[in-house]
Amino acid sequence: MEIKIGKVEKKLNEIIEEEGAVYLTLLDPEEENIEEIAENVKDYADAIMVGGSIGIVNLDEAVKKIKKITKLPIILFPGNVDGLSKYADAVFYMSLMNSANTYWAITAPTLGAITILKYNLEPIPMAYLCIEPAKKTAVGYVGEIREIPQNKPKIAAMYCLSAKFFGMRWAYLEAGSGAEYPVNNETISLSKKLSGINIIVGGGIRKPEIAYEKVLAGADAIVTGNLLEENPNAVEMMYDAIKKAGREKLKK
Ligand SMILES: CC(C)=CCC/C(C)=C/CC/C(C)=C/CC/C(C)=C/COP(=O)(O)OP(=O)(O)O
Ligand SMILES: O=P(O)(O)OC[C@@H](O)CO
Ligand SMILES: [Mg+2]
Repeated sequence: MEIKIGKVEKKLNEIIEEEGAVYLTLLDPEEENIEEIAENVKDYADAIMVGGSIGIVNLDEAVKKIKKITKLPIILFPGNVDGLSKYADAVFYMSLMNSANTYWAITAPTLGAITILKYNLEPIPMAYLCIEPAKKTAVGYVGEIREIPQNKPKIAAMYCLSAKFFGMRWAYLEAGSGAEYPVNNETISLSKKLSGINIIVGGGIRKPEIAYEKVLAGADAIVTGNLLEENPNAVEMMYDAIKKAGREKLKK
């Protein structure tokens, strides 16, 4: 069977090729003012991720609300098998490769596979790697992680290479939502260099200059979540920094 890359992933790849980096904004389906946040990000994000680690209810409603506001692709970012909605466009089909529990590494995605097929969601194959300080965040607790240390960039990079050998086209270096500090530049650049797959970086990115240096280090995508809940106006500055770094990276 031929493996086809779907519409959403193709679009992200085109943006990476033309602009050097994509900006993904994460919306928590539990957020009360989800419409307001969607309204704020719609002119800047390249796609909207929807997901949460704990307590997913009314996911369908949340996705429908966002769909009414924008035509941007909605990519599900499931914290478990209940993180799927037929109203979204795509799903990060993810394995938490550095979980100590096989449930998060393979069972949860396997249990979700048939639903993804039935809902006609585009699966985007992704390694989800939880890096220090993710242990102190919700995903670290729920996902029972064996935390990847930041002072050993080679470990994260090896996971990215492994992901590539497994056929995954994306790896997400996650410091955890609300992380005290983001994934360091060395980890990002070595992961990109060794694997060559698309590298997403998120968790604890609150300043445009930080997003800028992560893109120059090798990130193909930057995710912000909490920032948009705390400071909706930050999205424009984030966008500018990510795209500026993207253009500079393309010139190199
Ligand atoms: C592919 C399918 C169907 C399932 C995969 C399920 C896996 C592997 C989940 C990994 C473990 C996990 C709990 C991931 C959560 C990722 C996520 C949606 C994070 C969003 O951030 P929150 O942790 O909710 O942030 P806040 O604490 O800021 O709300
Ligand atoms: O909320 P923040 O810290 O931006 O993190 C976003 C994302 O990496 C969480 O999965
Ligand atoms: Mg959440």
